Amino acid sequence: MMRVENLSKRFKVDKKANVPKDRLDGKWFQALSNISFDAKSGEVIGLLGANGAGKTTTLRLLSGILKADSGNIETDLASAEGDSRDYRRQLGFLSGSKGLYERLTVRENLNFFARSYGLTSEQTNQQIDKLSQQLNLSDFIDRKVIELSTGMRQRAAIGRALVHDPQLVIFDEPTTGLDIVATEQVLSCIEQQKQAGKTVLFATHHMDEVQLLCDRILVIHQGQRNFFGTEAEFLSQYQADSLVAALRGCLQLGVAK
Ligand SMILES: Nc1ncnc2c1ncn2[C@@H]1O[C@H](COP(=O)(O)OP(=O)(O)OP(=O)(O)O)[C@@H](O)[C@H]1O
Repeated sequence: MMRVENLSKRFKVDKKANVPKDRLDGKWFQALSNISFDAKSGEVIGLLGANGAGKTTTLRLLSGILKADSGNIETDLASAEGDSRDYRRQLGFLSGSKGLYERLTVRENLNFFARSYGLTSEQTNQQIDKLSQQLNLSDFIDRKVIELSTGMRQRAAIGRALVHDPQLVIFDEPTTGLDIVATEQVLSCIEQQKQAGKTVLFATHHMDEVQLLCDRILVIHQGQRNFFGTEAEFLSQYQADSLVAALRGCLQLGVAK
């Protein structure tokens, strides 16, 4: 479970930065304003919004990488504000395919991160076997990360994010750079997290992923929450017959020609 209330974040920007003036206060750009939502165990929440809306900033605040200026993040896990080590132990965060040691193999990376989270060698081997199957890592698990393609790296990075079996899974555009087979594997891996009772939050631009996986949708527009609810509520609120149409309505983009 996670409850987020009135999360706000501003960034210091260069005078010449091309940012909307109505969100600028001196040197400060208001990236997020009063974002609130909740997520239950076994629930998948999809974050939608245009480029630069504030999805990554939201996910980075939830992961503890960034600190909010104001607002609360409550979970039934360790506090996001309190002992951050305990919180991180229960969090699996993926942002791009970063966070892997390039000169180690995928297996060595997974092994290293599992052990650093305190898994025993038996638990580590079990987790590596499970993730290798779920994400189809076996063809390249013993190759160095530096030698891998974008899609292989992305799957390895997802493995690294899940290796300690976290309760809260936060993925920023997890299928970026993946081919259709790898995309299906990642989506199925997210589904398995849900089935295992994990709370999953993920940002995406793919409406088919939302339709397939998400219990509720959070739409962020120019740093503000424009919608939070189920797909059916989203379609009904914007009198739309598809998620794309509802999103266009929500983002006030008008009708596609
Ligand atoms: N460290 C930073 N310093 C200054 N501005 C930032 C910083 N990080 C993000 N921003 C700004 O905050 C806004 C929200 O960015 P964010 O990365 O959260 O968007 P997003 O919704 O994830 O976009 P995308 O779909 O392109 O990934 C953008 O205007 C961005 O330029």
